Amino acid sequence: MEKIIINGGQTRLTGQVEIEGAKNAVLPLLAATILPSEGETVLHNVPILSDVYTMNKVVRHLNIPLDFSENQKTVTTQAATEIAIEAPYEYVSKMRASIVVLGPILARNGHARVSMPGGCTIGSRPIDLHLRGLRAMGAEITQRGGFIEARAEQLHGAHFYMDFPSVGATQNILMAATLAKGTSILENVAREPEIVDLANLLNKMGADVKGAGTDTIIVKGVEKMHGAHHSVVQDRIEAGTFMLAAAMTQGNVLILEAVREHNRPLLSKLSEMGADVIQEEDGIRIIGPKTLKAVHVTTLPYPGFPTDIQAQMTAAQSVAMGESTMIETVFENRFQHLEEMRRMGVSVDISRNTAIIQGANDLTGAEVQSTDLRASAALILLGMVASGLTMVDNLEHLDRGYYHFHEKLAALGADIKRVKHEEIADV
Ligand SMILES: CC(=O)N[C@H]1[C@@H](OP(=O)(O)OP(=O)(O)OC[C@H]2O[C@@H](n3ccc(=O)[nH]c3=O)[C@H](O)[C@@H]2O)O[C@H](CO)[C@@H](O)[C@@H]1O
Ligand SMILES: C=C(OP(=O)(O)O)C(=O)O
Repeated sequence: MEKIIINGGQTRLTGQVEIEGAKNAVLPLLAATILPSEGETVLHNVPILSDVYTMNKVVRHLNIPLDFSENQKTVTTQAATEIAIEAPYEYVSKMRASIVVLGPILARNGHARVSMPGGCTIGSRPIDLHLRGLRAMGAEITQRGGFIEARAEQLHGAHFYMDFPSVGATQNILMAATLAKGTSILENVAREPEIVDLANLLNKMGADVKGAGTDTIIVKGVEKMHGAHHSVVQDRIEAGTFMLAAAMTQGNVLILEAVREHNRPLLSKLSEMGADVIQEEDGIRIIGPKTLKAVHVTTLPYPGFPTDIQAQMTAAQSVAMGESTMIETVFENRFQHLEEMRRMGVSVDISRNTAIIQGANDLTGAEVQSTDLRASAALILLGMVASGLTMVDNLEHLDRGYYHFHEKLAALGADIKRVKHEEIADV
């Protein structure tokens, strides 16, 4: 067991930082490797994250040979003629995103058995939209013994309107539609860059997908798909986390190859808070002001403000002068980090999905627990500004989505280290 220890209060981040491939893109891309019936698929720019190892296990469990070269940051899979039908509880319970194998297994095999993912700390996270989309394509779905069992001799194209633009449901239904007979028209779908990345890989594999990135995707089913090469899109959430870190610490950091289009709402809020946002040839530079200004933020599906940057933004709001608000509209239980931040002196009133934060400049370090992935990053950001020592526990959450987070912050000038619990007395 390890903790991250930050000696905060004086941190001023400077330099440049490289961003990994996106966790939320690579997981569905790995699920897409189930679809080809011939050839090799090579994914480049794969982030080294615990979630990637879990998804690799799911893919291997389906009898698809998979090699992860951490040095090269590539995953290579060989199309299998016969794949297994089951994604077991052991893996799906660890990582909700593994539910996106349901559509591809069903499309390839006509039969899939996937453990139900259950809820998680940020909300209940049902999968009704995934199942409704697959049913619209002719799947018969039953739920028994903690498993979802789906059958369809041959999926057919469907016209499906999604009540809410769910990211995972869009990915599941889109992948199933690639091998369905006929055309599918999917309306009110998610528009995230990770959806576009998935559609790009599917088209390289021989699928016929149009409209990804808009609210309507049209898929003409094809008979079979083949392997392809693809580089994972940059992680806009990791990029956004470093942008906020720079803004909060009066820093001057170049976020290499950051894509303005993918982070428009965050960049707009950073400007409103008084940070300089400068587009340079090789990335986006963020220069933090002496004092951040308070802002009002509401999370929304893309292209709105991402819920995955909500926690990190509340860390910035906690040190911004004046009263800020955060309204979380995507997940019903995503404010647990604020309870931990109170331990560092943050003044916040929470009522249902709204947090009202009074910014302060006298926060102090404390021992805190990360309650989920983005909470862990948010607590570390706040720890760099709060004076004294902050110790962040439960790092398994951080490792799901950030590669070498503390090393990258240390290289930018943060006084931060990761230590084993038994070494803490020596710090
Ligand atoms: C691996 C991955 O890419 N994870 C991201 C993905 O999660 P995920 O794909 O799980 O998120 P969704 O877009 O599906 O969920 C958004 C909202 O829709 C609800 N919902 C979803 C599906 C469904 O069938 N029924 C239903 O009601 C959820 O409970 C939630 O309130 O998008 C989220 C929203 O941007 C991000 O926070 C996650 O980081
Ligand atoms: C909530 C997140 O991920 P997941 O959907 O994998 O839990 C996230 O990336 O912030």
